[in-house]
Amino acid sequence: MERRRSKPVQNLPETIHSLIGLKSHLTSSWVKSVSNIAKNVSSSSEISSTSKDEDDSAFIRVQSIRDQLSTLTVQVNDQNKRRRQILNEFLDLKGNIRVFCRVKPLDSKNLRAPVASDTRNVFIKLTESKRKTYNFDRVFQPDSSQDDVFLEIEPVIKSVIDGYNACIFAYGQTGTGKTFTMEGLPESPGIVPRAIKGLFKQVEESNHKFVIKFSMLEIYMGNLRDLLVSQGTKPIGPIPPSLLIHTDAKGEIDIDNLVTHKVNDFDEVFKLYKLGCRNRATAFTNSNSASSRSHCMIRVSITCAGATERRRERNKIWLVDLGGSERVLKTKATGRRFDEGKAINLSLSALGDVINSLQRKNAHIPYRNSKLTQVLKDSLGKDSKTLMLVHIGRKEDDLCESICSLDFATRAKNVHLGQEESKEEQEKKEAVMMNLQKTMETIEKDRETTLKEIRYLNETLEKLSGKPHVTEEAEEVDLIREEIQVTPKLRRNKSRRASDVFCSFMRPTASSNRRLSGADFSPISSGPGSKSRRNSMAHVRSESVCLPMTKNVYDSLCDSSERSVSKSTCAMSQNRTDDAATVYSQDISECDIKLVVSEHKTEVQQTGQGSARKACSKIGIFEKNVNQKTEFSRINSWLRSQSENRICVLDKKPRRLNKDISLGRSSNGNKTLGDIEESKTEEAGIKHPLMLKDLSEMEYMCSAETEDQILSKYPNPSEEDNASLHHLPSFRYDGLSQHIDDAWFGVARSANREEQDSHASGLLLELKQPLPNSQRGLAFVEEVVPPLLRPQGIFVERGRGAHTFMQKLEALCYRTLVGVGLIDVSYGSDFFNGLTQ
Ligand SMILES: Nc1ncnc2c1ncn2[C@@H]1O[C@H](COP(=O)(O)OP(=O)(O)OP(=O)(O)O)[C@@H](O)[C@H]1O
Repeated sequence: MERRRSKPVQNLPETIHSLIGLKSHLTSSWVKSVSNIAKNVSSSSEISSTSKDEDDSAFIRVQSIRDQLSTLTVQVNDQNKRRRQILNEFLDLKGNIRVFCRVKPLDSKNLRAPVASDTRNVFIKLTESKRKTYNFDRVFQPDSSQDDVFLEIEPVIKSVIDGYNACIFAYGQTGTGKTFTMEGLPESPGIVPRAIKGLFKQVEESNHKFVIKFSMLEIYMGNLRDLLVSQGTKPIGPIPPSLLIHTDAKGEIDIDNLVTHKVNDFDEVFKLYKLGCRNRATAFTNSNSASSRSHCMIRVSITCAGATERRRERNKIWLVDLGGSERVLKTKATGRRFDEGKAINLSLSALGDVINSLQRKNAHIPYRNSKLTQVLKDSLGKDSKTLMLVHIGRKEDDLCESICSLDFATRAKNVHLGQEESKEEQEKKEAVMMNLQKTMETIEKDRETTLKEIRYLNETLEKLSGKPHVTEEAEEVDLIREEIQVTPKLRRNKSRRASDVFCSFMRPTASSNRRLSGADFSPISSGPGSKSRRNSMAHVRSESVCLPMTKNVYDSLCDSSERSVSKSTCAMSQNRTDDAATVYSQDISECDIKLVVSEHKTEVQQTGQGSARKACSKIGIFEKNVNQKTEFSRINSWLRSQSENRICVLDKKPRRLNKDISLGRSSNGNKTLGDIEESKTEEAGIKHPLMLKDLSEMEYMCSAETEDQILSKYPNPSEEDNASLHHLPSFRYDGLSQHIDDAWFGVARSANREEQDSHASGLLLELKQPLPNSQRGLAFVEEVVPPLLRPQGIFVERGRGAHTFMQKLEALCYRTLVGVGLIDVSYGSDFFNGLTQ
């Protein structure tokens, strides 16, 4: 349009000038040309003025839409504010801590039911003549649907969008339907899915931008566990027993290192929720075949910048499925079940105390009495909205538990009981609430219309100007979005999802995950992933390469000492420490056999301490002259193809090897795997024929100190460690690990020689399946473990006296075989062939 208008006008003087230059040749054609030009000029100025008008009107329209949008935004913000105020008034009248009761339907209609209810009361028939009545904000009778329940919850969800903290929890005896209410079934979803869907719906409808984040944890036996991180993927350094709770400067409660995922829609939350549920502790009890043995807590955090009508910029809602309260005497629980029940009851009692103190407006609220109340501190009472759903059964058998639960709930709404309102007062209050509700409905309708208008204007504006109307507030939210770093754990969890379907001993360890992801040799990762907890604990990790190998090659290696091979252990077991069967599908520690390719014996020796240093020096023998570079990437791919065939089983207790042995230089900050990797481009596969000198040196080193002497210098673990070590059922072989779990570096020195030997037993390699106990020592000797690292097997099978002799004999045999060229221990041997092909 611009070109059409300006071109003829620009050419006009030029054209006239040229025509004037031709005045000597004035002809009729000249006149014609001039008149044509004049015509052109007039028509182009017409076009120009029309398009200018069009432009101007479009500009004015855009401007007016923008003005309208600004006015509507102010209007909708005002409506939001009014809605928030009215909703808050409404909830205040209802009570910021409200207690509902849900009565579970009877399994069979023939059963006698001493429990009856109406919409506000629960009646308990104690004897033929004695009844007790409990009064609640609302009672959901046995035939109440999930919809009925959610209808009462919805205002709380709205107030969460308004910036209030909230907490909804399900309380009650085991098997009374807490999980049913919170989670529901696919055909009748419970509070959690509905609340989250509701939140996203509200967010969609809002004129503001929200950032929603999801976390899930459980409080099991007083410990906070992150449910979005399977324990198996956690760093296998010193795992903190419980996540730590802290209060920030604003008095808000946060949990250190709790995984928090930004979620964009319900599907994302659902996936995370399922993942969390898989990691939850449940068990068979007398009352419920899949009883929750912990408090399961979901936190949905909401951030919305620039929404002045909201109570606060960041707020959260906790959705809590409490562990089942039960009389441990009735459940006849023993051992772990008993402890779990005790822990649940203690924290529930602390929760009751806190709610009671809040209701009474006491000066001191005993938050610190349990982890549960510490976590919920800023979401209970006061400015927050709290909903407690007490669950009871109707069975006569459960009467005692039902009364306990009802008493607990009554205590939570103590103030209401203490200041019972008259009927008149109640009616007045209800009338006010009704009015408020009507006003709220009108405001919501107006708000909806305003929002529709805003949406329409935004679309028109986008069509006219090609870009949507961006408010300052939206820009602010975008900044927040950028600020929020989604932890890389989601990716890790996602990548693990397929494997999570396996039982835990079949699942890959952290190290094998890394191997599969091809990140084995990237100790310093760039990008957001590098900030994960795993990386932050690099100082306790072993940077190592595991070289699985056949018996002969391994022995050759050890004896030839031409390659750097060191060994370390760390432990991983399935957490099946329960005397009954708590299905706790989390690995708590890790066991690997590692053969660490490192470069300098001397540095390894420096890292060790005391006896460990001696052990290192022995291992260091093997590390001599390993400056030659190996094709690590080939090792890696070779490992991938091989590792599936090997399972390592730790026989009762792992031998304690100082972590520095395997850490090599990484823990000291000397040489790390990264250094090794740097050198990988250098020549690979150099042949290093075995030197008889080395063999004799090795023999000397091996015989200089007996295994007994070495073992005696390893620190003994605590009794607790011993106990936990006994629980290790099996260990898997991963081929590669970068972690060492300090907890698993213990070997008990029992007074009983036989026990000591078997306890000190090191690592037993099996193919596919664990060997029977009777064969373990044998397998230890025969399969893969070098002489230095397999003492107990020899002790068991051949007796201690024979050990040194056997070692010497083996060394001598190798020396002879190598001398006559029958054994090739160089890179040409089958193992290294596998790597360098
Ligand atoms: N209102 C209800 N309507 C229909 N079925 C119900 C209802 N409440 C509970 N159930 C059923 O009862 C069984 C036990 O319920 P649920 O597992 O929810 O109990 P719970 O209180 O969470 O137990 P626990 O504390 O041991 O985890 C489930 O099969 C559930 O479907």
